[in-house]
Amino acid sequence: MTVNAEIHAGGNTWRSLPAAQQPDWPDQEALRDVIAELESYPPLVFAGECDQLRQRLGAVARGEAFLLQGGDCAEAFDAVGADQIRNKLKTLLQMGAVLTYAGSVPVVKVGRIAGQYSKPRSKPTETRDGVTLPTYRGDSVNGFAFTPEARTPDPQRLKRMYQASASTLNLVRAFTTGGYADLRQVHAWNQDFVKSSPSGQRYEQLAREIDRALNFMNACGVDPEEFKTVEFYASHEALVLDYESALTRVDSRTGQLYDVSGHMVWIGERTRQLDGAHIEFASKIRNPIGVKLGPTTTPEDALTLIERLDPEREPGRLTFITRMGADKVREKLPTLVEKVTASGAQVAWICDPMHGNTFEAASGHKTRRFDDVLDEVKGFFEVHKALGTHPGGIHVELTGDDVTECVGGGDEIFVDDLHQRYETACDPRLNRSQSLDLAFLVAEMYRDQ
Ligand SMILES: O=C[C@H](O)[C@H](O)COP(=O)(O)O
Ligand SMILES: C=C(OP(=O)(O)O)C(=O)O
Repeated sequence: MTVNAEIHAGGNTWRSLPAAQQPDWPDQEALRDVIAELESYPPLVFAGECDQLRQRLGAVARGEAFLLQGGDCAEAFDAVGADQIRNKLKTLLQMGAVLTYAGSVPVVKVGRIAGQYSKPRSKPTETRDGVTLPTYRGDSVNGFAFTPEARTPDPQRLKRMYQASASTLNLVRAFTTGGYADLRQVHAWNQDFVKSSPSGQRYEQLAREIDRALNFMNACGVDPEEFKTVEFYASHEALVLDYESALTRVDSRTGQLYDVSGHMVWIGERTRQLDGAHIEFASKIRNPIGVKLGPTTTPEDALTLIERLDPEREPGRLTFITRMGADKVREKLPTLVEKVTASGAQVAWICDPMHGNTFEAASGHKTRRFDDVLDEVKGFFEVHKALGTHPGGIHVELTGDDVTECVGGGDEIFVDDLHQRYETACDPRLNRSQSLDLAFLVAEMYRDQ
């Protein structure tokens, strides 16, 4: 990778276009200094890894694999600890094992991790007891505490985002390649609170079956290297464009631009304007790109996005992450899938059953019902079954911790429980046991498909 003027010619074309949801940085000179420093930092990922993920997502688009994308709504700087990272990874590994074994499908594992520090918000300000301050936009921008000091956007935080991403990615790489993710550890991933939950017990049964299969293979003299490590990728929303473009580099192998802040980046529902800066930025980089599609998306929008982001119609380049809401998915999704399929494009279709199903409980907590999450996934599978297309995966907000943020699930969380461990800085996440519940149910849907 090289840093040179060419990068900023190619990677900065977004600057002349309207960019939604950008922080109101009070000190532009400080921002420029930070950008210059970020531009000198080493890449967090290697362009070849992004290419490999694009190939894996190509298999998803062709109907040969399933994408599991999940992690925090918003990562936090003070949660970059071994336990939190391991718990999140453990959850994704357990879900991956369930989907691979019970769904009999190769699973591409991608975390919302090591870069998910920026949040688009519905309102620019928040008012409490007559005091109005800028809204919290993620740790990359401002602090969560409701004080003028914390809420003032500070560009120095972008450097902390880089450092937090680097530490997280380092540990994720160590866990996934250093023995922890070895398939012989399937039981070890279940050794804590989740073990006693209904989904934990179901998982234990599945882990025993995997063990038996491994012992059988071992007895036959087969001990594949592939079982000892896990291919795991990092993704986040490419929201704060000053950060993303400062981490965009020319790949010395190919001369093409890659955003080396993560393997895959996605553009959110609030920033996917066809003539906006985010789509322009994404069109210039070679990473696999996701775009969130909410219920107002028209088939024309989807086709224009394909034209802009995947003009070569390359399977794996573009992933549509649909987030319609359980009540709308059966009505809104079919036309989109139909028209896109008819155009000849081979995108990967992924279901985000979280963002269309948020509501405020009487206690004031933002929450989601597990049953709505499940119903949106069901609707997603029904639509693809009816059209003969491939339900390519799920995109979920989850944590490895025992939180009480979403209601329902086998180890049921009630509305009255929400206050007990409500720890998210933004949107409610599935806890570990709810995540496992979902994986088992999705595996069943996949098998039935
Ligand atoms: O995660 C998604 C968005 O950032 C979030 O839903 C916005 O939440 P808000 O409506 O509280 O701003
Ligand atoms: C903001 C998000 O989602 P959406 O863009 O779909 O609202 C998100 O996934 O964090």
